[in-house]
Amino acid sequence: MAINNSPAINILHMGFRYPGGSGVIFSDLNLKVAKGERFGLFGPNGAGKTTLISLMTGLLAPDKGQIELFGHRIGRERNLVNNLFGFVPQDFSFYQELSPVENMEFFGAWSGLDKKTIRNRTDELLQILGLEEVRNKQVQKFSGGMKRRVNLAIGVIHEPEILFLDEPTVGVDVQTRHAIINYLLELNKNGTTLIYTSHQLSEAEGLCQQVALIDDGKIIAHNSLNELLKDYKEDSLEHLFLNLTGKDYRNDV
Ligand SMILES: Nc1ncnc2c1ncn2[C@@H]1O[C@H](COP(=O)(O)OP(=O)(O)OP(=O)(O)O)[C@@H](O)[C@H]1O
Repeated sequence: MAINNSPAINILHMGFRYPGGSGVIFSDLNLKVAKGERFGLFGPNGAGKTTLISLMTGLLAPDKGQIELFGHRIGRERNLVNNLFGFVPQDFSFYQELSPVENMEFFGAWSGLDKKTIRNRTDELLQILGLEEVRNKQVQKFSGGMKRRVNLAIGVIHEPEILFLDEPTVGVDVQTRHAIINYLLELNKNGTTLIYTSHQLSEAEGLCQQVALIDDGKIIAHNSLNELLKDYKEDSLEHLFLNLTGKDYRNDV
């Protein structure tokens, strides 16, 4: 069994730079996320959030140190780790010319699910995420909010133990935001660990118990949201964010 009592994520002395990139992104990063947490990673543009999620999901490989999911080392134990996590990326990751059902069939099979499980999960998820009526329509004709919900359905089809979400509600209306956040809270109630990043800080306050702020590749604060607000005498995540990361624009390339 791949699940055990190890942390959902354990990053140890991790270093990374993009090949040919202008500088080091991470030099000695350590981070632990417990199983069942709702963890939010926040920081200004270019701070390294997407890069860190790409490292945690094995899309990028660290230059030094290691990253473990439930005690299994990413890279070394790829086959064990692959089905443990789901990923909802910032950019849409489905086939636009296919319908939601066809996309779910494709990604479900890719995760190793049998046809009956794919059918059941598809029915369940399309119903929960309000896509039942359009289940057989081409996704490319969908609105941005509908596409976000398809992106989420695909990321959870295999019922992952841990779900990575890179700005899952960008550009959606209030109804879709509520549907997505409520669904994520429900998933977490049933045991799924959530790793979430967003610039929607008021939304994040309702979702995340644990918060890390990252700037210039360094974790500058990490604790429960309540403790951080108390420690820094701030009344919102947005004020805490400005307090710790300043008010300057970030234009790094
Ligand atoms: N493929 C790449 N090659 C070289 N450098 C990159 C690449 N992708 C990102 N970077 C650089 O790495 C740094 C971190 O970028 P990253 O996208 O991880 O930040 P982010 O916190 O997710 O930002 P945003 O909030 O804008 O999405 C930036 O300086 C960026 O320019």
